[in-house]
Amino acid sequence: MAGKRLQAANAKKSLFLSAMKKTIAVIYSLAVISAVYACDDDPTHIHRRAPAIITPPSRQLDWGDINIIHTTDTHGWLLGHQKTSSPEPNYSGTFGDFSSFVSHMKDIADKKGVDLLLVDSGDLHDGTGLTDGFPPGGIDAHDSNEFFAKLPYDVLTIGNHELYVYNNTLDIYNNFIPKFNGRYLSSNANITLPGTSGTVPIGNRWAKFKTQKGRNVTALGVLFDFTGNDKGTSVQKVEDLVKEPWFLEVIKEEPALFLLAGHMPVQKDKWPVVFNAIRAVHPLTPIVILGDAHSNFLIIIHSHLGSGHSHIRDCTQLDGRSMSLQSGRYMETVGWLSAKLDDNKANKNITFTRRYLDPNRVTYEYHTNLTETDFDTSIGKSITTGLLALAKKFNLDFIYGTAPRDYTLNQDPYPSEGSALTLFIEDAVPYALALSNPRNNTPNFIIANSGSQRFDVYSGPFSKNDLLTASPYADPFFYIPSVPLSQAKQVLADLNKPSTANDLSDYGNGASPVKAADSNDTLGYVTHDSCPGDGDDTVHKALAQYNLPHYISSKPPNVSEQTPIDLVFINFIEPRVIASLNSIQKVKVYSSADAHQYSPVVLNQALGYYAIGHWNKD
Ligand SMILES: O=c1ccn([C@@H]2O[C@H](COP(=O)(O)O)[C@@H](O)[C@H]2O)c(=O)[nH]1
Repeated sequence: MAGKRLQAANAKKSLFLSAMKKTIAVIYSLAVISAVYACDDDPTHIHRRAPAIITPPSRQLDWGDINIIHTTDTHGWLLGHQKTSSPEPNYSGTFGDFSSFVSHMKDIADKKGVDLLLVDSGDLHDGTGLTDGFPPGGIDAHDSNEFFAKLPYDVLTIGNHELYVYNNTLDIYNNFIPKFNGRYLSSNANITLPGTSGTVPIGNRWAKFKTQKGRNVTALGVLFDFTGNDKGTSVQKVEDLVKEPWFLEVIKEEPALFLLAGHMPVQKDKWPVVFNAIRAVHPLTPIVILGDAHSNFLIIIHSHLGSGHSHIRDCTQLDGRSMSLQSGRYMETVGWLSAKLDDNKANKNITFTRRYLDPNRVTYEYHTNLTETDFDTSIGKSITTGLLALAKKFNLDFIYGTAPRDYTLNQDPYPSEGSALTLFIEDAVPYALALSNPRNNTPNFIIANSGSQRFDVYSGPFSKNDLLTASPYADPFFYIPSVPLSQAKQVLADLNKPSTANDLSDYGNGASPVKAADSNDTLGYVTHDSCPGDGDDTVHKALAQYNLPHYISSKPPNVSEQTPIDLVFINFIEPRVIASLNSIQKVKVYSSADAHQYSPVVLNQALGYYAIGHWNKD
């Protein structure tokens, strides 16, 4: 299915771009739309627009014997969040700034005589123009990964977004993983290499290494039971992984620390399976788990392709000698974990701390005790200028129109005028799919998975980067003709039905509680996790959060319930749509053969066409 998607997307991408170029009259410069930009005449000179109000951290970090800086779900946000609407400036640090921060923190660790490790839990693909804005024939995240690889990561692991498209997996196998000298871990994810029939681990199954201070670490990289992976890749179930003879052999020897990096939420998932397997052999050895925050939906998704957008800050402890941390998403959080180790002789609690840092220069300078004049390292600056050059090469400042207001995924209810999902499915998609479409005379009902949209749209110039940030997937639209409108509507209802006891969506209950906070606080994350004390590094007032349905639809056409219409959907959700159609009626057994391509327009073009048509007026 991914092959079908990729082919359709590539064939139409150049057509789309040339149409765009003819239509757009006004091109803004990066300086107009971005808080960080390079000089036109000197691309190595970084400019920053007057900084927005950024609240500094509330207190110093607690250091231990072993300390960890953690990133996860970066999804291409390597130039940080550059919009000025609150809370975006909280996350405005670039990956170059982050690199300078890491380098200074390593110096501090050296001076303190302690260890500092840098760990990433995966999902580097899909999410901004830097990953998805590549020209036809390119590979998602190939160029942005070059910058990621400039940081001194001690351990990295694979995410599900590295497995949706085989060519992306092959690219990281060939070009990214070799840069990490055996520290990119995929304990339960394999690839079949071209021209071969067997499978091999994508990265290393495990790593055993000594820290700067001579501590032995055994590291694993575990992916949740993901089943949406492309052909040519495979994921072993976590329960089976821990029975593998190699796994049992690797965990036999006792290290100073087990470091379990993984793309799996720290709560309500399979970490206890791995944890218990290790505890059965080593009842007292410290175990650190560094996870990512997929919602329950995503675990269900692969039978129920709903929204997976719940990458949040979280922490739990499976026992007193272990801590599990998940450090948000989209470079909105840098995680910090520290542990004061003991001799592992008695079952006493280890002193762990965790902190969720807002990744911006104020935070970075605060914790390194540096200022604007001495913070930047030369490698940090070169990463930022390199990323800006990549943005320019990918033409990410290309403007489709001017968005009249903010549209958010979670801060406005769905449906509503301010909902990014409403904008997408009720306005943008119907408009874009109707462009020169021979099916225009037949009414349609369009269904999409809400997880297909990944970020807010902010008022002001709407650039190619903004388009790909909101809607990165190049999935085509398919349709099944002659479905009675009543059945099409039932399909939507059926898809949104809670599918298992784990499905905790309470969509329809309105906004989840917003914690009352000091009215002087800036907006941002307000975290409630299961670890002791307060985790947020900077105090904020919480943003409103509305629950979303898994699936969303266009407005039904104004025809009778029995009128045959075109049931249009994103190809990515075809198996679910067909299964649902077959469950709600018995007249016909539908199969993939009944679904046809509806339009040359693909998912990540819809908002662009809409902006040209509606937001490009004087
Ligand atoms: O081609 C695709 C691939 C994925 N999706 C949706 O994206 C999210 C992924 O969630 P994460 O938590 O970021 O892993 C999920 O909802 C998929 O359904 C897609 O729509 N199209």
